[in-house]
Amino acid sequence: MKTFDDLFAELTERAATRPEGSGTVAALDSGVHTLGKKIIEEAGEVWLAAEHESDDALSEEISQLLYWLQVMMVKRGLTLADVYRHL
Ligand SMILES: N=c1c2ncn([C@@H]3O[C@H](COP(=O)(O)OP(=O)(O)OP(=O)(O)O)[C@@H](O)[C@H]3O)c2ncn1[C@@H]1O[C@H](COP(=O)(O)O)[C@@H](O)[C@H]1O
Repeated sequence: MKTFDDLFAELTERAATRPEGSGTVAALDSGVHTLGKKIIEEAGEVWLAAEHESDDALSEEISQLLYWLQVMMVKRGLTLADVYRHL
C-alpha cells in the first residue's frame, strides 16, 4: 500500500523527470492559482462525501485532496519536513 511519503517521493520524481503523459506534470504547469482552486474543489468533495457518502467514497475523496495538497507542496518547493515540523 502506498503511503503519504511514498506518493510525495513519486510526485517529486515526476517534477524532476517530467515524463510524457503525467497528470502531475500538467498540474504543476497549471500554476499555484489553478492548484489552489483544485484544492478548494477537492476539499468541498470531502465535505459532501462526509455528509452523504460511504466510508469508501469518503476515503477516495480524502486521498484526492491529499494528492492535490502534495502537488501544491511540490510546486512551492516544500519538503515533507517543512510540513511535519508543524504537526
Ligand atoms: N493519487 C493520484 C491522484 N489523486 C487524484 N488525482 C487527480 O485528481 C483528479 C480528481 O478526480 P475528480 O473526480 O475530483 O476530478 P475529475 O473531474 O475526474 O478530474 P478533473 O476534470 O477535475 O481534472 C483525478 O482525475 C486525477 O487527475 C490523482 N492523480 C494522480 N495520482 C497519483 O499520482 C502519481 C503520479 O501520477 P501521474 O503524474 O499522472 O503519473 C500516480 O501514483 C497516481 O496514481
